[in-house]
Amino acid sequence: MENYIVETRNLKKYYQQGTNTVKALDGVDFRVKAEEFVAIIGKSGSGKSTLLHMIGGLDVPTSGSVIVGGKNLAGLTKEQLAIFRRRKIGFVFQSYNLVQDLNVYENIILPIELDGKRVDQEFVQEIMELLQLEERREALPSTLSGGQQQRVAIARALVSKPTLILADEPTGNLDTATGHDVLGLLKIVAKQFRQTIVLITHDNDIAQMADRIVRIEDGKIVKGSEFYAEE
Ligand SMILES: Nc1ncnc2c1ncn2[C@@H]1O[C@H](COP(=O)(O)OP(=O)(O)OP(=O)(O)O)[C@@H](O)[C@H]1O
Repeated sequence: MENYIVETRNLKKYYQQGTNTVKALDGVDFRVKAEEFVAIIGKSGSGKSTLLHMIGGLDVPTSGSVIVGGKNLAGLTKEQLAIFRRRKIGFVFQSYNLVQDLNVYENIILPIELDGKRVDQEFVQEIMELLQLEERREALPSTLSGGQQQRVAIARALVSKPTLILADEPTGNLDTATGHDVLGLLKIVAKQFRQTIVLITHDNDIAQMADRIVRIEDGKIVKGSEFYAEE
């Protein structure tokens, strides 16, 4: 049987808005193989962020299951879920969410320090070099360009050596050329460390950088899910 790093089964997420039920996800069977780079595309409000949040254990489904790295997230307590997120998932969002009074290096190692773990200096060095941040090691976020700030956010997401990187519009605040550069670097780093990427984008060119594109419409996958249908 194929080993999937992510597997959702008949995943549903409904939101109640007054008397209206919003079906943000309406029966999603989504599978991602280890080391794959999958782009999720679709119109605003189609359910992309909701799907990513379910996979990352940031929110709970109405029904159906989410299995990440062989673990059914429904079986985890709140504390176990927090540890799962911290150790297994690297989140990258559109906003960089850097701590303004910490420098580049300090921002990158922050998750390790918060987890009370020893910093693998050699690994941090390697990530910083790959993401071309070495020269800005001591710089504060406010002195960096958008692309540099997002590269710091990516380095921070990678520092705990997550198996899965979940990125929600990571290039949304960047100009096209910078967005491509940043994504190109993310792709190289993920290959190097054998990580899996699930990325949401509105940008078709960015989506083309992925191994596979999945389109979501009205809470359902309409293209891409058939990819593994025969397995
Ligand atoms: N907390 C919530 N409460 C109520 N409705 C919500 C909530 N979160 C999302 N929704 C609704 O669920 C649907 C899917 O939202 P979602 O954010 O997943 O879409 P999206 O494809 O990521 O959109 P965008 O590209 O604009 O970020 C939308 O109709 C949205 O209004």
